[in-house]
Amino acid sequence: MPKAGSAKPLSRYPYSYLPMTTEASNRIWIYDTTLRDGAQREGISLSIEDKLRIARQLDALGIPFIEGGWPGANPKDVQFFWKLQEQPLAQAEVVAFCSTRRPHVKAAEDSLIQALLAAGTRWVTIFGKSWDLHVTEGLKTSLDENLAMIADTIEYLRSQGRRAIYDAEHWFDGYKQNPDYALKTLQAALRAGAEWLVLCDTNGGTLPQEIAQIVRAVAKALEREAIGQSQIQLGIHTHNDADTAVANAIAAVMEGANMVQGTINGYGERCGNANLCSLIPNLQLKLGYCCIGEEQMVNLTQISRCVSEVVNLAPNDSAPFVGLSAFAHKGGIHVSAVERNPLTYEHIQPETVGNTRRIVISEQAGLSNILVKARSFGIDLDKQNPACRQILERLKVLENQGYQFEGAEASFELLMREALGGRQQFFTLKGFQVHCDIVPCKGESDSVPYALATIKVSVNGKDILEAAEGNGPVAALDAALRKALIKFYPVIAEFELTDYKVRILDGNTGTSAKTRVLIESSNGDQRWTTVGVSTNILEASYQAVVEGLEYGLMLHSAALAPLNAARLP
Ligand SMILES: CC(=O)SCCNC(=O)CCNC(=O)[C@H](O)C(C)(C)COP(=O)(O)OP(=O)(O)OC[C@H]1O[C@@H](n2cnc3c(N)ncnc32)[C@H](O)[C@@H]1OP(=O)(O)O
Ligand SMILES: CC(=O)C(=O)O
Repeated sequence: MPKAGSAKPLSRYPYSYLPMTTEASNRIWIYDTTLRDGAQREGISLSIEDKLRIARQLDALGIPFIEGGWPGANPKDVQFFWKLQEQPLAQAEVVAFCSTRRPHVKAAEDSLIQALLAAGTRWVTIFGKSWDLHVTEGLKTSLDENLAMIADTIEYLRSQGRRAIYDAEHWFDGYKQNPDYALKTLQAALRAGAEWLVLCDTNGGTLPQEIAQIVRAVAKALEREAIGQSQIQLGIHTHNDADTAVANAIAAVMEGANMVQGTINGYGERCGNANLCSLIPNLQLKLGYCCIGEEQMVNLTQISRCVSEVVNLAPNDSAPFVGLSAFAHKGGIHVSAVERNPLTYEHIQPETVGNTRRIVISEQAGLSNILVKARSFGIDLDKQNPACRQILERLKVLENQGYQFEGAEASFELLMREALGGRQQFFTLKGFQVHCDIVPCKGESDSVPYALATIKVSVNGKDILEAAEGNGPVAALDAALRKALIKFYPVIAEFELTDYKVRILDGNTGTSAKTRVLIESSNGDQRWTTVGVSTNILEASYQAVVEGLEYGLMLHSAALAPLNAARLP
């Protein structure tokens, strides 16, 4: 077992990462269980193709053990292992998972154990009961029979040429209730030939100091077993019910555990498992353990997002290390300091894990936010330019009225260009009307919404009047405006309204409440978001639709060519 971590030097973080050493004693074996425990999260259902895609991503990340599923539990998990036999992974060991044999059944005759063998993996993980309560209440068997189930299962799998990892389910709760019995279960697994004893906080309620204390006690208690054995290897498997899964896993590693089980993005049953996207960089960058190749760490953010795409769950923007907001700076004080030295408000360099720094625009902004945004829009602006403060003040006034530019950067860019005199006027609104009807469907309880919009705009001094229908007022208005403009700007045909979000801002004022509309548009290559606010939802939608079209036209024309504010009036 690696030495307990109390001797680790204090990290000089954030000034330098603790150097990662690749000595064997510093190696942490990462064991990913996204495809098994991760798939136990409510809302996740993976096809075989999904599982294969995730497995290949994990393989590319350099994860050494990938738990692929429980063969025999469902047909998909069986086929997944067979598919991988046809096209093996590049470096990872794929592991098949199963329980111990059932009570009073020979391991060789247990159908689940047979399915486990049929998966054809070199490594298998067996979970067994550590807590006496689970033996008597869950398995409804005797404490001795449970010890025999653990030992027989592992011995049988070893006899079939498999290498075994033993997951001690409910280890921490079991140890607290009956340490002597709990230790006997580990001894049974070890003597039967398990190469790793993984201590599981199955119910996820243990806190870090208890984890540390118990892992230390286990290591000491098993010292005697080590005589004649090369090394006893402990692992840790934590759940996040107390929101301490990552801290608990780190505590166990600091006490000498050298295998960490977890999942990408922390997916897992109930509140999830230890999040490998946090654990890996914490262990490697801050504590100097070696988990994956240094060159692979930069893929972490992309893999986190790819996995969330495959499992069809929105990525968690505030996820540490890999979330969209993990290095997003909003407060003016933060942005000003980060611009001078990123160490002031960043615990690691975002690029180390493949993430990026972002500067957010809002009423919490200062001049520094404006300057950084201007730079990202290709506008050369400096703090001395009076327009800079005017833009900031206008931003704060509009946000106070209900606008939100954080999620509508295209509208903010238009605002900035207008303040600098560089906003192109593509058309002028002369007026619009929208007429809505609800048409009952003959013989059916449903009715069909219908809307007709008429709009008058002026383009290059020429008035255009157009009308269009839609299944709602915003769709009709958008269609009428496009119809009026398309002769002048044919590129509009490529623009699409891809998302429409409405938020009532002061709900307690009833129907006179203000409405904020965010519209996402696309030209097939790029996406941009614009905002409108009004007490009239149509007016708010119109503002957002118009700015969406205007921004698209600006992208298309040369209007976005670098703008030098110094040369503007
Ligand atoms: C902590 C964990 O995450 S462990 C993994 C949990 N994951 C899953 O359960 C997902 C996959 N599970 C399944 O598909 C099914 O539950 C199966 C195929 C495993 C079993 O299905 P069934 O035979 O219908 O049993 P059921 O699910 O109702 O109950 C579980 C059985 O496993 C037994 N069992 C539980 N743990 C163990 C163990 N470590 N060793 C042996 N048997 C066990 C239970 O006592 C119960 O036995 P019983 O049917 O004789 O009462
Ligand atoms: C084995 C496992 O998944 C657990 O105990 O949580």
